[in-house]
This record gives sequence, C-alpha cells and structure tokens, in this order.
Amino acid sequence: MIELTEVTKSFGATMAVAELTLTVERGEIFGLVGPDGAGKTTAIRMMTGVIDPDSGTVRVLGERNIETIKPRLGYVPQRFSLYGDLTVMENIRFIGSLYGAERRKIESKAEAILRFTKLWEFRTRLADNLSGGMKQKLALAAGLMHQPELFFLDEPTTGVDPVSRREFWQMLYSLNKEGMTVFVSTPYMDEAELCTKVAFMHNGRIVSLGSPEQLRREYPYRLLELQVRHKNIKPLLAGCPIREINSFGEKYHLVVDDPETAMAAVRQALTAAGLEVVSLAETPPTIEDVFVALAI
Ligand SMILES: Nc1ncnc2c1ncn2[C@@H]1O[C@H](COP(=O)(O)OP(=O)(O)OP(=O)(O)O)[C@@H](O)[C@H]1O
Repeated sequence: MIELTEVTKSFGATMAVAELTLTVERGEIFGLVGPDGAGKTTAIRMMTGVIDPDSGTVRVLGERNIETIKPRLGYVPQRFSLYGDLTVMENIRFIGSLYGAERRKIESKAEAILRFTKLWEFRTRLADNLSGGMKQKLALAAGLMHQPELFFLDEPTTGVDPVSRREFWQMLYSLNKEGMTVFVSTPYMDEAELCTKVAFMHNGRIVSLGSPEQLRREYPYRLLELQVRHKNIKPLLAGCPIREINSFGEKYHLVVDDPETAMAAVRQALTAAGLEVVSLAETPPTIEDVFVALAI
C-alpha cells in the first residue's frame, strides 16, 4: 500500500526526514510514533502528495504520481480546519459536495458517518462550539465522506481527553476491520500499543520498526519496577549499577543489565537512606520503555 525508499526532506539546514524506508501492507494500522519535531508531519505530507521529497521514492497504492490516486486517499491533517460558523451537518455536507456526490447520497452517507462518529445528536451545533475531542471526530467524519482505502491521520488525538482518545481509537479499529488501511501519527506512546505495526521516529529517522510485540522482544536491557514513597530517588541510587531511571506514574522503571545485582544494590541504598521499598521486581518492558531506550 505504501512503499518509501530512502526518502529525505530538508527545510534549509533542518533535515526533517532522513533516509526514511518503510512498507505498509494492506489492512494494517500503521503508527508513526515520535515526539514533536520528529518528522512525522513531513513524512505524511510526502505520502499524501502535499510536498515532494528531495530524494528517495514514495510509492502509494502502487503509484509514484500521488495526484492520480488522491481520490482513494483520506487525509486528516494535524490542524484540520473546519468551518467554525457552519454546523456539524453543514460541514459534512460541504465536504461531501466537494467530492461531487449527488445530494441524496450525501445526506444518507452523512447520517451514517455522523452516527458512526457519535456526532449525530450534535449535527446542528456550530463546529466552533464543539469540544476538542468532538472536533477531531468531525475531522475524521469529514475524511470518511469519500470512503478512502487508505486513511492518513496526523496526530488525530493530540490534546484530546483520554475518554475521547479511546473512542477515537475504537472507530479506527472498526474502520480497519471493514478493510481500511490506516496510517496514523501520534506523540502518545501508549497508542503505539494499539497499532499492528509501529515505526518510532526521532530526529527525522526511524529508530525502530515492527509490531509492538516484536519491539518489546527486541528490548536490549532488563527492567526493574520499583515502588517507593519518595519523590527524588535518583541521587540516592547514584552508586547503583543502573543505566537509567524513568518514572511511570507512582512507580519507577530502572533500566539495568543485571537484575540480581542491581536489585541488591537498590535495596541496600534505599534502606541506608531510611526508605521502605514497597515493591521491587523485574518487569517486562512496555512499548514506552522501548521507546525511551531508543530515544536516549
Ligand atoms: N515548512 C517547514 N519549514 C521549515 N521547517 C520545517 C517545515 N516543516 C517542518 N519543519 C521542521 O522539520 C522538523 C520536523 O517537523 P515535523 O512537523 O515533520 O515534525 P512532527 O514529528 O510532525 O512534529 P509536530 O508534532 O511538532 O508537528 C522540525 O524541526 C520542523 O521545525
């Protein structure tokens, strides 16, 4: 469905995307995951034909000339602008008319899509008066009006509350089940877990690519999960054989090479500091641990 080979794009001195090579198969939910400025938007813009690469090849739906397959693509850009002074229904109708469908068809499709995105009951509300999550759903709904085979979504859940994020992902799943291939970018590492394949991007480069399970398996270190009631444990563990300490909510993840030795050293250091170790045990890496290790 998508084939990128050594795709590079610079803006002045900034190399936004560097030698990007990846393949997306039909039926996938492919996640491009990375922090702000990683190059995700630039990559998506090249795949959707908005900008051209400086070098390398971009092939989408078997075509190098993306103009010719645009009607088969859906694209929800990061800052999708709807008409704030039009209602939800009017926005959708307008988008539908852009694709030249006849009025009666637009009406029935709009209803089906607004019901699917749970916006039907808000159809008379002005887009400006929607919550952030609902605006994103409206952007999704707009992108669905012409039934794309391949749907690009650039950070569709950024700034959206957790409940709406979950609902949004449920929608992506059901669209995918019906046969739509999804290419989605996100800065949220927990969303990587929801994709069939993930590419981690950092400074314009893919640092890792695979299914979430594969990526977890390839994690090069061992991990300890520590629970202790203290806010700043880093100085206390300075002398322990630990590569990195990352806090995960109430817990810490300690990146180590040898769990047994590290565990003994941590216990000793914390006890010496008069702290009670609530729990300390080896734990399998989450996709977030994998990413943090790669981004160091
Ligand atoms: N049109 C442009 N002109 C100049 N620099 C750009 C342009 N577009 C992107 N960049 C730069 O390229 C780099 C990658 O940006 P890009 O928007 O692709 O990243 P991103 O991963 O989508 O992050 P964000 O979520 O912040 O958009 C950044 O350093 C950005 O400042």
